[in-house]
Amino acid sequence: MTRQAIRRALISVYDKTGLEELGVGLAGAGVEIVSTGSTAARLAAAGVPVVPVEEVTGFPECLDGRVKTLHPKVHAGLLADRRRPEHRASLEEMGVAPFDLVVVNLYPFSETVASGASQEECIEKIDIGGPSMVRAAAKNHASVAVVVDPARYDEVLEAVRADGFEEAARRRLAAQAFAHTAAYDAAVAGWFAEDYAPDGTAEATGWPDFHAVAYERAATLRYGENPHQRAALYVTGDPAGPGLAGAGQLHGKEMSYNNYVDADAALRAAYDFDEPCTAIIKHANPCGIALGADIAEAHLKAHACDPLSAFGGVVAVNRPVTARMAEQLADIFTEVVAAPAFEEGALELLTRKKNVRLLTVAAPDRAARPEARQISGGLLLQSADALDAPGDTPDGWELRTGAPADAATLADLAFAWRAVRAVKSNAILLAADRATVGVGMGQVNRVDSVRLAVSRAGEDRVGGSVAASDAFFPFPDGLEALAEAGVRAVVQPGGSVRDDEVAAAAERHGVTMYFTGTRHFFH
Ligand SMILES: NC(=O)c1ncn([C@@H]2O[C@H](COP(=O)(O)O)[C@@H](O)[C@H]2O)c1NC=O
Repeated sequence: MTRQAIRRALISVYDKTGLEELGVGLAGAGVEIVSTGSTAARLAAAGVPVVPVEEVTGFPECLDGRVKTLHPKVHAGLLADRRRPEHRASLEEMGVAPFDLVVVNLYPFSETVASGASQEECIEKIDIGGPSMVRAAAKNHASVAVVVDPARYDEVLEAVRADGFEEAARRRLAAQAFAHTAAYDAAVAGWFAEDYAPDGTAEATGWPDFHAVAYERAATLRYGENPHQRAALYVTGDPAGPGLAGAGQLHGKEMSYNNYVDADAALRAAYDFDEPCTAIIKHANPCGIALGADIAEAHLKAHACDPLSAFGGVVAVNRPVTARMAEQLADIFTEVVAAPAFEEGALELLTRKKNVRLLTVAAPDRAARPEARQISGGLLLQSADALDAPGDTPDGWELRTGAPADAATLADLAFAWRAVRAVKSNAILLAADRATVGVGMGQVNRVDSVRLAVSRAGEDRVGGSVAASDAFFPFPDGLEALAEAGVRAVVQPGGSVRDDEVAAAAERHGVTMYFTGTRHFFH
C-alpha cells in the first residue's frame, strides 16, 4: 500500500489557523469530517458539513473537555492496521469506520506556563486526548496520515486531490508528529520535575532530577569545527527569538560552525556592558573590547588593541552599526558583524564586501536558562554567570592595598573587571581608557597569562594601564610581573591562602589593589 486515499478525517485543533480553508477543501473533495467541540463549531459556521465526535462515540464530551476523543470508536479507527485482514474484520465486527487523516494540534501548555498562569490553569492545559490521537495515528502511519502543523494544510489538500499521501510522506508526517508530542512531553515533564522530583530533592537543591529540552534543526552547516566534521544548528523555542540562534542574516556567506562559536563569545562580551561596546573575537577569545561615547569610537578603540589579531575576526556590538563604524570596518577583513541593527548607510557600505556576514541579533537573554556543557556520557548544568554579584561593581570592592583609585582609574578597573569575564582562563586583561590594551588568555598558570598580556600590550601601553585577573593570584609572581611592567592598579577576586604575600608585593610596588570577592572563570 503506497498511497492511502483520504475519505474520512478527524480534526481536533486548539490553534484554528487555516481551519476553515482546510475544512472547505476537504468537504469539497467529498471527505467526511469528524470533529470535536469548538473545532466542529468553527467548521459548521463556515458551512462545512461535520460529524460531531459524540455522534461517533455515542458518548458526550465530559469533565470540562477532559474526555472528548478518548474512546475505542475513535482509537480503533486510528489504530487499525488496514494491511492486516484481521484488523479490517475487527473494525467491521465492531462497526468502527477507520480514519485516513488526523489533524490535531495541542493545548498551549508552554505558553500557559510562560504567561505566569496558576498551577491549576497549567494543569488544565496539559492535553491528553490530543497527544493520544497524534501518537496513535503516527504509529499507524501505514494506514493514517497525521498532521500537527497548520503550515501543512495546503499539502493535505494537494494529497487529497492526488488520492492520498505516499507512504514515505506519511512516515515523514509521523516523524514530525512524534517530535511534536516528544517536545510537548519534555515541557510537561520539565515543569513537573522543577517542583516534584520523584526523589524529592528538586526543592532542596534547585535542580530538577530530569532535564529535557527539545531542539529543532534550524540549519545544516557546511562542516563543523574542522572540515571533516559534520555540523548543524538546532534551536529551542522561538526560532527568531533573542540570542545568536535566532539571528537574522542580512548579508554574506553562510555562517560556519566556528563563526557561531566566535559570534556567541563576541555577543557575550559586548552585552556585558550598558555603554556602547565593541568586542572583537578570534578563536573564542577577545583581541579587543572597548567602550566609547558611541559605537564607532568603541570599535576604533577595540580594534586598536590588537589590529594584527583582529584580521579575520568576529565583531559584536550592543548598538546599531553606524555609517561611521562601517567606514572603519570597510578595510578590515572581518568574518562576521553581529549587531542589534545596521543603519542604512552602514548596510550600504558593508554589503559592498561580498563575504562579510551581517547578523541582526536581539540581545541575548543571558540569565534565562542554565548553561549546559556536554561531557563524555553526560551533561553539566550551571546557572549563568550573571555578573550581578556585589563584587561586580566597585561599590562592592575592598581596597586591599595602595591609595584609593581616582574616578578615571576606577572606571578603567570596572571596565577591566567586566571585560576579563570574556577571556578564557587563566585570564589577565590590561586596560586603559575603558579599552583593552593587552589580553593574556588560556594559559595554564597565571604568571604566563600576565606575561602574555604584558607582551601584547607592549611597553608603551602597559605603563599606566590597569589589570584585571579573573581569579586570585596564587603566588605573588603574577602581581610582581604586572607591577614591574608598569601596571598601577589591579582588580582581582582575592581569596588565596597567599593573599598577604600578594598584598605585600603590591604594597612594595605602590600598586592599588582591589578585591572583588567574586570570581569569573570562563573555560
Ligand atoms: N480530552 C480529549 O479527549 C481531547 N481530545 C482532543 N483534545 C484536544 O482538544 C483540542 C480541540 O478541542 P476543541 O475542538 O473543543 O477546541 C485539541 O487541542 C485537542 O488536542 C482533547 N483534550 C484534552 O485532553
